[in-house]
Amino acid sequence: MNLSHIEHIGIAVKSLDEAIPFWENMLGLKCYTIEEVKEQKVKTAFFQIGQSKIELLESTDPEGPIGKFIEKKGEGIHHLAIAVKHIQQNLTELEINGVQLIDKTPRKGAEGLDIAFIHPKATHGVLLELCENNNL
Ligand SMILES: C[C@H](C(=O)O)C(=O)SCCNC(=O)CCNC(=O)[C@H](O)C(C)(C)COP(=O)(O)OP(=O)(O)OC[C@H]1O[C@@H](n2cnc3c(N)ncnc32)[C@H](O)[C@@H]1OP(=O)(O)O
Ligand SMILES: [Co+2]
Repeated sequence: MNLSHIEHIGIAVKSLDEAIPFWENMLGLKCYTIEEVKEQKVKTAFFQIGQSKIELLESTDPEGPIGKFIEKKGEGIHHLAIAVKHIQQNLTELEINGVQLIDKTPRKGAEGLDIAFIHPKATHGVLLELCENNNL
């Protein structure tokens, strides 16, 4: 596995409009992009913080993963994303080692990154997202 750094922390929020002011006005961060990712039924807002990012996620569909998460657990940390090189190699290695994958092949995530999720059951309770960044 070639993990590079924490790409972002995904935080589920009911409303980006309500959550963004806290991160900007109280913490002094700057939301540099808002992007809808239709396949994931989310609208995302990103803030750079050092080498990592904060990703706020608002559901665009009650049946989507974020809608379901908030319904069950409320707002809060949803996933941890790690930047990797050669995402498919990493997924194949994990699968060979019997790790339960949500995505056996990557999907398109925000900012044009190839992403794949590892099931929380395999990670002792953390939804893990791999994000490919071959510029590492
Ligand atoms: C685009 C952007 C990007 O970065 O590019 C994104 O991040 S998109 C981010 C949004 N997209 C995603 O999250 C896609 C991947 N997520 C999924 O496929 C699904 O949400 C899932 C498989 C994690 C959970 O599916 P589900 O809601 O139908 O299943 P359940 O609700 O029954 O949950 C099954 C078990 O996983 C646990 N569980 C569910 N969600 C989480 C979570 N976020 N973190 C930790 N544990 C979790 C539940 O507590 C339950 O445990 P127990 O059985 O013990 O109660
Ligand atoms: Co994410």
